[in-house]
Amino acid sequence: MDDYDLITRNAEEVVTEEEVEDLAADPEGKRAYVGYEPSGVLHVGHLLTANKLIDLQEAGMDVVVLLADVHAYLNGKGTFEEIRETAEQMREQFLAYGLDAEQTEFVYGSEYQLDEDFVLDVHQMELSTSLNRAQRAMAELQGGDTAKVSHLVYPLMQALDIEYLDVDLAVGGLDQRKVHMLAREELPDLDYDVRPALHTPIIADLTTGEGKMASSAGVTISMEDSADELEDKINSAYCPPTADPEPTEDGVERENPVLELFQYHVFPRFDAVTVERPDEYGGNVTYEDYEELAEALENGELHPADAKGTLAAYLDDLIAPGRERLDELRA
Ligand SMILES: N[C@@H](Cc1ccc(O)cc1)C(=O)O
Repeated sequence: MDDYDLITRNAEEVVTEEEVEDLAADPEGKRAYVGYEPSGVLHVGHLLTANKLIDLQEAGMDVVVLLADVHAYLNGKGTFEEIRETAEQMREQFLAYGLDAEQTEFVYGSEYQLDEDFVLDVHQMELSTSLNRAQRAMAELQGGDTAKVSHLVYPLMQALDIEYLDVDLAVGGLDQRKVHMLAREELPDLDYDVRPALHTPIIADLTTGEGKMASSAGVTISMEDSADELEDKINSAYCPPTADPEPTEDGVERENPVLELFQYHVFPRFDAVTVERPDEYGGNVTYEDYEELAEALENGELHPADAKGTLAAYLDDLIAPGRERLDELRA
């Protein structure tokens, strides 16, 4: 795989391809970042962007993880002290999950976002950004309650992070795209450069295949799950024998979340996936890549129940080090 393919694999959107091609021509030492509102325990959404960061490290890039304590505060996630405590736990889980300690810089937002130059830049951006524009940028990130003034400041600060962290690439889930678009529009007004962005997909709801797997509602997978819990959750997942399920009767799009988890979580981290089956059910079988596995499910060679059992076991492998670290921290 060449560097461009590695940098962009599994990305749902690349903004712009040309800019990322330039970056991929010489990725060594270039900086990429993801920001996270500290929330204690990592879940599947964090791990998906972390997988992308691991790809970028493999391509030679340096990675900045922003522990966005001020953003979490603006989004009503608790007192500043509470937020900072959960941020420390997150750092530990990311390292246990497989981010390279040498190539990862963890930065708290509060280390620079309260400095005069940053605050004045925020205010300058407030002057040039309409209320409507800021609100649209925030719409997908905020819980749906009435927007507060803090929710309008939030995306402006996120846009400025790209400049202040001096990164060459912004990474986030697809829900960050509006903020990244705002950054592309607004940063030049402050004489700052536009930087490219990569957006990872959002996994569908585990039990229905509809909408998004959310950390707040429905079933999610997190660093806290025991092997048994993982097995239960995956066993009850929606998994028709196709990568492209029919929409519901009401016309709601559906995905196959079991296949999505194989594609975005398992295959990026393992060279191959082995399904263990008794001989009477066809014996063990190894898939070298996601497409091979998806095809086997589609044509009936792989039963959804076997796919699920295998998925749960691989996810458990991925989660176990972070789960142990959490246990140690809490002991
Ligand atoms: N908006 C991100 C968090 C974030 C904050 C600041 C940033 O610079 C980047 C990301 C989220 O929804 O979790």
